[in-house]
Amino acid sequence: MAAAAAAEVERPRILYADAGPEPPYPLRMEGAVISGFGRGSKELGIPTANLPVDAAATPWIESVKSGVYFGYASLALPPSHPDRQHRSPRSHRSHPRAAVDAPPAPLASETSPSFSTSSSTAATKEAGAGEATTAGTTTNTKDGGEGEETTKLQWQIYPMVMSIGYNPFYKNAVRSAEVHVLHAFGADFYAAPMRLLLLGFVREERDYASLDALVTDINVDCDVARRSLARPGWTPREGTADGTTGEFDGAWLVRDE
Ligand SMILES: Cc1cc2nc3c(=O)[nH]c(=O)nc-3n(C[C@H](O)[C@H](O)[C@H](O)COP(=O)(O)O)c2cc1C
Ligand SMILES: Nc1ncnc2c1ncn2[C@@H]1O[C@H](COP(=O)(O)OP(=O)(O)O)[C@@H](O)[C@H]1O
Repeated sequence: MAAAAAAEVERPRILYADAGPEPPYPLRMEGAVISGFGRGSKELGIPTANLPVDAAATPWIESVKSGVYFGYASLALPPSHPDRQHRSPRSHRSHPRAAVDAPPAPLASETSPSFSTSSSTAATKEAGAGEATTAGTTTNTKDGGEGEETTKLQWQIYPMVMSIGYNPFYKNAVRSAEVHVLHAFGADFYAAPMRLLLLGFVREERDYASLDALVTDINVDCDVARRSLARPGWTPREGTADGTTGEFDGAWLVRDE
């Protein structure tokens, strides 16, 4: 067991060339966050936000191999969420490149009129009466001053690592897509609209002799994702929630719609 654990932590920590993602990546997926299997992964320090595995919405998911992937998650958190960033709508027109000391990320979306996507509709349905009309949206005037009010999604980009598959350790009968966002959130975000850009494959899913071995391997996956995504060619121009910007085109993550 000790030898197996040591072998796991010796895995390469940076994957792919520095230049950026290579075909067939990026792969896109979006939807509203749903509940998983309720195994208490939070207690393990590895909560995973699930999206439905739906071939109609995500045609590539049926043929993609099961395993661990890394990339970015974009979340439209409700205004009440503690990690929702609040900024002036006028303050985020430019996207400085590779500015290590840049201020927190710009607002991603300014003009989306409402929950118009299927994922947003699902989010609204799941959010319950109190949250339904506000989850992931904010109200602002069009020019940041007085005038007509609009409701919009505000997207925040985070690095992520995810599993697509049957979780052989648990022998699931159903294929799941589970995202561990590389950020310490102050609250859950069930029902929030989430977009995923998968940028690379990390490893195949495995069975393990113990829960500890599974957790050790997932922590290595997190390290691999963090380090691989930290390069400028892998960091979105649009900026991550911690304010880092790079050269990768992440426009889809924050587009209006
Ligand atoms: C990055 C990552 C890698 C994972 N790798 C495996 C794996 O190799 N084998 C496995 O059985 N489950 C793997 N899982 C899935 C976990 O077992 C799963 O998150 C756990 O069953 C909790 O599920 P729940 O949050 O839906 O309850 C992985 C999860 C993540 C986030
Ligand atoms: N860093 C994070 N990454 C993913 N989900 C998180 C994170 N922090 C909090 N969460 C919340 O935790 C939920 C998942 O919790 P978890 O214990 O894995 O239960 P389940 O998989 O049964 O829904 C997510 O849907 C999300 O709302």
